[in-house]
Amino acid sequence: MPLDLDWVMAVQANTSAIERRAQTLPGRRSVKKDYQAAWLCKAISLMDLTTLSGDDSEGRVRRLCAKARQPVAQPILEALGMEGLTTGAVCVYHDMVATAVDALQGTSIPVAAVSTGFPAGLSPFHLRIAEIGESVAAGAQEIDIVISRRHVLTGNWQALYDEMKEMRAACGDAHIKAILATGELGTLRNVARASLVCMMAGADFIKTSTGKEPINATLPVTLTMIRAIRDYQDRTGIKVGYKPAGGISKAKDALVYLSMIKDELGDRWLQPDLFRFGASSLLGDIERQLEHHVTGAYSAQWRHAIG
Ligand SMILES: O=C[C@H](O)COP(=O)(O)O
Repeated sequence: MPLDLDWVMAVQANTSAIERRAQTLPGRRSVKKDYQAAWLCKAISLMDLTTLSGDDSEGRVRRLCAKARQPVAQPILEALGMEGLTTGAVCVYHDMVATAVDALQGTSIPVAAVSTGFPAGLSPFHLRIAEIGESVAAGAQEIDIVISRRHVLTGNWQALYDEMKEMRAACGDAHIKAILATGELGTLRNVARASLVCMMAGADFIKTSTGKEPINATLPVTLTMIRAIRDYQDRTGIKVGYKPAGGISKAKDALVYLSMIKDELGDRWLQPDLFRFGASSLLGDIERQLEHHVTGAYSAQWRHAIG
């Protein structure tokens, strides 16, 4: 849709109310204990399993893809009735896309590539656009772009819209996630406005962070962005996805995020085409929790069986 500056400028964010609400969330009994294992398996299916390090190698990416294909030990999956569970995607730098595509052959797990000069997004614009095309040509089905934060900080919404629109076009059929780097945007009002402008310009997802900022995914930012997504859908009928990324490493945190999504956006957003976790270490903690859940259940049966 065209840039609607009146709508953008009318957007406010009640920071204190958002922060008060966010403080109540971790303490809520988000998910009944009995269902936690099911929700943790849901979290795995919604995860962009990520490695974004300067020392990434083909071997590391192949090991990551093996985990994406088999995120939890087979006996645990069988005990949970979750055979065939995989992650939502694998997320890597451009140079690792071909390796990931090869390692995921025979699965439906897409490869996401961070792009456009990730994480700073300050390389020459024509090269940022070219990088998108290179990653799509290498087999990436999802492109995680970074926006120019200065356009938000200076209120240059037309420039942000134009850049996002051109990146959207360069993706072709690939899905585009707009990384706002919210930790560098100053205020929640800027986060809300940048979210809206990127959605107007065609973003399929809006994503909190690169994971490289000092502050990455937070609950107040999440509330701000998912409410922008809800408002956008209410006014346009268009559903945009949400990806919190950076610093989400504990299973209990994933459950809080999922309950927020359920409360604020509804079950439709609990699907991989509308929600993803961007995470490199979250899977490890979820796997430990699931192993404990299954082992604990067995030991209860064993105790019962032997009287
Ligand atoms: O989605 C991309 C992020 O870099 C993942 O951040 P993390 O390593 O803190 O999980």
